[in-house]
Amino acid sequence: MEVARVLTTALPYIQRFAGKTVVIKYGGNAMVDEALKRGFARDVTLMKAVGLNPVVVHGGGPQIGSLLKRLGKPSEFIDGMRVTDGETMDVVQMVLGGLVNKDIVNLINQAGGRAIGLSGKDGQLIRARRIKADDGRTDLGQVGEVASIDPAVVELLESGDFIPVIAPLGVAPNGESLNINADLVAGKLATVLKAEKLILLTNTRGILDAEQQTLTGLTPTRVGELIADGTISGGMLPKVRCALDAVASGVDAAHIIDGRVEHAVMLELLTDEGVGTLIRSR
Ligand SMILES: Nc1ncnc2c1ncn2[C@@H]1O[C@H](COP(=O)(O)OP(=O)(O)O)[C@@H](O)[C@H]1O
Ligand SMILES: CC(=O)N[C@@H](CCC(=O)OP(=O)(O)O)C(=O)O
Repeated sequence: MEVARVLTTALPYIQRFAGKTVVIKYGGNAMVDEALKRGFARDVTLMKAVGLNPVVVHGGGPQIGSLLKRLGKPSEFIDGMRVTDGETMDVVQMVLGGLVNKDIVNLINQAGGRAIGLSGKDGQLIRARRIKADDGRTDLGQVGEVASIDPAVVELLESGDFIPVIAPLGVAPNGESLNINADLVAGKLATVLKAEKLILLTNTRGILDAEQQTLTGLTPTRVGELIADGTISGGMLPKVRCALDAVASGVDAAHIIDGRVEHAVMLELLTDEGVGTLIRSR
């Protein structure tokens, strides 16, 4: 009975999203344990099996932090961005392009999907440029934003029925490697791929207000107010900024949801209630 009920509710959504691209940002904070990671991989595989085109962009901030710590190097963040000197950049590339990327690829493949891992460097997917902190002056080192995206390699993988798994690394015009916040990459990629949805998986129930209630149905104006009054801060800043950019550029909806909940992606996509915080352009 339970299966029948779930299928009846899910079917209209499966039909609605058939052939559509959904960009899922898998934050390092949502990669809590092996069981949850396997659940995430099963969800992504199932999405592909029922005809959607999932594209995974992953983070790995806590994983970078723990390797840096083992190497005796502290992590420093300004406005939610990691200050990245040359040594830190090496660790960022090892952890994002190596450990985390291959872990997710392996889990999806174990779940029966066909995943291919790549970074923004592969196929010149992400051209980047250096950015400064929000004050416009403070140097962050090898930290970038997306200058342009060439989606050819992702489209090739999608058409071959592979699931792309992307690490947020980019290259500057002078060939320098840049560390890009994964939320920013996911937002831009959703826009360029004309995705139906952008789903950001994190370690909170969504955007919370001062009473820890989950806020939803947010518009750009309301988000602006929440940033101005300090309700939204730290790691949530790049997340909402990229969500706003994406919905302003044609993505129908962005969702910030709790990756610590089992099958969070499926609950968001295939149920009437959805979960977490929904952001739309109006
Ligand atoms: N209004 C808010 N609602 C929820 N989380 C918030 C809010 N403002 C700041 N945050 C912080 O943002 C964090 C999520 O960002 P981050 O740690 O970068 O996650 P991820 O690794 O998933 O990108 C939350 O754990 C919380 O500490
Ligand atoms: C510039 C910058 O801050 N880059 C991030 C990239 C990883 C990331 O975004 O990971 P989460 O999504 O898990 O936070 C970092 O170095 O931590």
